[in-house]
Amino acid sequence: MGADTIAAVATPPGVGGVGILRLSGPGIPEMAAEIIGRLPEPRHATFVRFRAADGDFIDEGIALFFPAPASFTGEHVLELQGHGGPVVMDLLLRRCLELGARLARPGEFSERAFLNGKLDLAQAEAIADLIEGSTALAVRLAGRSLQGVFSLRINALIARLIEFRVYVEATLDFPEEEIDFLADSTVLDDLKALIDSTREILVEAHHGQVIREGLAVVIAGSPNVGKSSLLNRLSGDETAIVTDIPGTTRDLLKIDVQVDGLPIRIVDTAGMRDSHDPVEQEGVRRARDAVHRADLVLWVYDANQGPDEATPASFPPDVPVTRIRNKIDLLGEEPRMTDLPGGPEIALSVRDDQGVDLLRAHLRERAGLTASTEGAFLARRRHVDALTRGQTHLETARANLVGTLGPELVAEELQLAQQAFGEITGQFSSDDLLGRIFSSFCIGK
Ligand SMILES: Nc1nc2c(c(=O)[nH]1)N(C=O)[C@@H](CNc1ccc(C(=O)N[C@@H](CCC(=O)O)C(=O)O)cc1)CN2
Ligand SMILES: Nc1nc2c(ncn2[C@@H]2O[C@H](COP(=O)(O)OP(=O)(O)OP(=O)(O)O)[C@@H](O)[C@H]2O)c(=O)[nH]1
Ligand SMILES: [Mg+2]
Repeated sequence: MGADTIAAVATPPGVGGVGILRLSGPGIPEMAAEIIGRLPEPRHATFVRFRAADGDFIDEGIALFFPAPASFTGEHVLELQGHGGPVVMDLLLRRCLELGARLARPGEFSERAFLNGKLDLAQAEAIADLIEGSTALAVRLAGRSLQGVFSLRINALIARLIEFRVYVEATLDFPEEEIDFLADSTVLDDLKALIDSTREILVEAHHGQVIREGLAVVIAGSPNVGKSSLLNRLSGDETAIVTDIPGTTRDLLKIDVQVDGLPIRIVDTAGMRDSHDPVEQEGVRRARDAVHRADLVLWVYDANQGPDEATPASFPPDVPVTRIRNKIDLLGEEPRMTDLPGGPEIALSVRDDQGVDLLRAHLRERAGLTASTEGAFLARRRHVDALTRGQTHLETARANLVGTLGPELVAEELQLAQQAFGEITGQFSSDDLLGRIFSSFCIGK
């Protein structure tokens, strides 16, 4: 890293008013001397001519030089801002390659910024999320992450964890004081507080992930209860086939909708029942599979028939279930939302569009959107996974602390927890992980 100078067109491909070619690396002063005739004054937009090897005019434009280390990447950065034609940009790029620059890999500018300590990993990811954000809310929260809101929370958590580890490790070094350590109730309190803080960040990170990726909502239930009708109602389109024949839907039907800026991926599934038809059996198998991957299951039942509690009881315990009491028009009931022991229930009529607004509000709430988004940040599944792993290690540490296993195992779990949290900001990261993250960025970023 750092030895070679990389180049890429930073503006999108195609025709535009202005196109920017960006370079980063130590070869910039020599390259600038060749193309522009001199190195522009640092951080001053300078009007210049870009010239070919034989002195021919390629384009005129603005040159911008950021000397190392005060640049985006921490290395020398030079921008050649020319006219945004694909051929012009290509000529400029070729000129740089001719002078020894190398074509940048996707995300390589950001990767260098990370490796030079200009950004941590979560911030670098936030840049990509800012660029690719599909809603105004996602972009706003990506901006918060870019400014370090999420990283600060993680770093504060790690700092507390380190403090706690120092204490635990000290008792390892002075085993004769072990008894005191275990008897010390503030140790347990400290660890519990740490676990609570992790849980809080985890909940917020999960909200951030939902805003980035959308809430995965799976509509499930017995045949003919109105699942496909509900999908059509939420999408405002006749996407799914609706008939009064039970067993109409067999494939999973996935559509993306937005509810007040919240992206939601809705999956309609085959009605769950025992069947001898192999096609229907496969449909039911896929429906169960989808339920396992859901952020929220809408368990639909026919108000006329009452709920069949056995099926939702067989769902994974960590998947939240909201019961939908559909077809209340047949009983003349009013739409309402109730909190039942098994989870919330919404009574509605898809056919008459009564109470569907209650469901929309409920979806927003599940995504954390009714809470103020003040202080919220965007996050990725990777972050949520790391927090969950760290949380598990802290829980195991606590179990060992309460048990009789002694501080060695506690210390080890704490170290693993720290490692998991550190993966978020890139304090601990493998080349493999970095490669995966940065290669998904666009070229020139
Ligand atoms: N023309 C242009 N616009 C752009 C970028 C760019 O590279 N070029 N960016 C590229 O993503 C973004 C801006 N990001 C940047 C981040 C840091 C620095 C920079 O020079 N940092 C120095 C100095 C900081 C300061 O003066 O406060 C540093 O961190 O030391 C520049 C751009 C969006 N707009
Ligand atoms: N009265 C009344 N009928 C409804 C309502 N919602 C759906 N239906 C009817 O119920 C029948 C079944 O609807 P679907 O949406 O196909 O039901 P499903 O749950 O997708 O059925 P499968 O795909 O077979 O599992 C259709 O005749 C719908 O018109 C409602 O709110 N009230
Ligand atoms: Mg259906």
